Parts: sequence; structure tokens; C-alpha cells
Amino acid sequence: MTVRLSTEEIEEALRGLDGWKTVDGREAIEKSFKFANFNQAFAFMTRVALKAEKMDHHPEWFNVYSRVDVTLATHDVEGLSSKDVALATFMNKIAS
Ligand SMILES: C[C@H](O)[C@H](O)[C@H]1CNC2=NC(N)=NC(=O)C2=N1
Repeated sequence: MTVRLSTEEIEEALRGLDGWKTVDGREAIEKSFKFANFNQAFAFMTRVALKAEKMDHHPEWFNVYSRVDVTLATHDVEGLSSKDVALATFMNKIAS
């Protein structure tokens, strides 16, 4: 059962998620990742895609060349959940 995070829990989670911020007017978090080139950007997306499938939790994202803009939210709870925090943590880890 996926549980929706409270405002306080979201703020606490963001303190540990470098570069992530809330989206104005929506219960979601976003970050723009910049890579050296398209290959590195797409390699990042490929790894995230495999992780997302394993988690059954998928990002909303946009890629242009070396940039990947990511937005995370949990549709099932119409807000944010621990799955968003886990996927954001994974993204930061592999992008560093
Ligand atoms: C039925 C439901 O859509 C699925 O369980 C998964 C698929 N991937 C998902 N991804 C995201 N971001 N939010 C969800 O609620 C979600 N639900």
C-alpha cells in the first residue's frame, strides 16, 4: 500500500535530495540533470528505466541532448510517496 507523504515528510526528504525541488502548484518534485553528452544522458535514462520497471514506479521526463529534466510524483496517491524519494535518491547516486 503506497502512502502519501505529508508536507513535513516531503520537506524532510528534500533536505537529503541534492538539486531536487517541489513543483509549483503540484505535489511533485523535479530536477534537471546535465551530462557531458547525449550518450551519457541516455545511459542514465536507461539505468533509471530498468530501476523504474523493477520498482513499478516511473518518472515523467524530458530529454534534449545532454539534459534530462525529471519530475516525480505518485499517481496512485495523487501526491508524493516514498517511491519518489527512493527513485530520486537512485538518480542522484548514479548521476554523481
Ligand atoms: C497501476 C499503477 O499505474 C502502477 O502500479 C504504477 C505504475 N507506475 C507508476 N509511476 C508513478 N510515477 N506513479 C504511480 O502511481 C505508478 N503506478
